Amino acid sequence: MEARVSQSLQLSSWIKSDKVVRKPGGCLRFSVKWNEKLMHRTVISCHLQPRKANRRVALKVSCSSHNVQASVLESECITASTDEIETLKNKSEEVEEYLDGRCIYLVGMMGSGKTTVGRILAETLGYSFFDCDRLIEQAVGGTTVAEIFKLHGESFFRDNETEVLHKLSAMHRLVVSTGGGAVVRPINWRHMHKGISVWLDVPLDALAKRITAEGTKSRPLLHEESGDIYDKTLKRLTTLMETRGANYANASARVSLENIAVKKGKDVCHITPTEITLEVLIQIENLKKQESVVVL
Ligand SMILES: Nc1ncnc2c1ncn2[C@@H]1O[C@H](COP(=O)(O)OP(=O)(O)OP(=O)(O)O)[C@@H](O)[C@H]1O
Ligand SMILES: O=C(O)C1=C[C@@H](O)[C@@H](O)[C@H](O)C1
Repeated sequence: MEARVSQSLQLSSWIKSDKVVRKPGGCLRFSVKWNEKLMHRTVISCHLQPRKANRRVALKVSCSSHNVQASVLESECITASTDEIETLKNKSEEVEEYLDGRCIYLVGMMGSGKTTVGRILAETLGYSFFDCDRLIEQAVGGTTVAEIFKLHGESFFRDNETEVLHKLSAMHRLVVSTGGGAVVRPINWRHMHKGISVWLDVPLDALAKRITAEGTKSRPLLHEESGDIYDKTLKRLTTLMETRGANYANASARVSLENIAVKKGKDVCHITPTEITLEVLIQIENLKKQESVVVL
């Protein structure tokens, strides 16, 4: 069974060409040609729609595709001020040369915002966005992560996760949202270190609040717990963090929400995805500075 599902991971031949078109009015559209045999094609459009009255814009990141199960279709709308968008764009230009097309892997605990931040980051850099969990679900025939754990077990899921990361690591100009446990296997780091990895470090109580608000059903490592959902989630996250903290610290850079909160004089729970995305770019810029000091 494992071999059969692994064979269905045709990721190496996914992207035959990658065309990015910047449209007037801030609309960014790029098309990715998939494996020709599977006749898959994905078109991702990112719209910056100005709302002049309150100087906020809807940063709409939507994905659509043909012949792909509905479960992999996603769309999200995030608002940011025009100043924030400008700052993001400027910072992304400053790190563009340093990045040199390398992929960015976002790592962090479940619910840490890898998908939310990843989409904004990809749009800002003109990169494509991929979510590992969604790719695994797609490869295993459109079933959910929770179902994969239930039907095949965690190690089967982990093998497919490694396979997905291996294939993605051969590509360029991607922002990848990794699964919360991808950091545990050393082989996954060999793949991720081909690009730049960024750890989104979110205090566990803030994570537990987010996850409790969303529900834990889709998260197989959490939903076996019963009782008060916030307390149980926090307890489970604490145990996971004890075993994984050192693994997350393998990332090339760390974005600490506690540090952003101190810098902004805000509560951790009020730091926006746009602010976190900017901090990701700042931390990448710091890597560039550190490397230039070493060269001197
Ligand atoms: N800065 C933020 N402030 C508040 N809520 C947030 C923030 N970023 C993300 N969220 C919310 O937290 C939840 C988890 O976010 P997201 O799916 O991006 O995390 P993730 O790291 O990709 O999770 P997983 O690894 O489980 O897929 C979502 O409901 C999202 O809307
Ligand atoms: O933290 C984890 O181990 C996981 C996180 C999710 O992203 C999924 O990859 C899966 O539920 C396992």
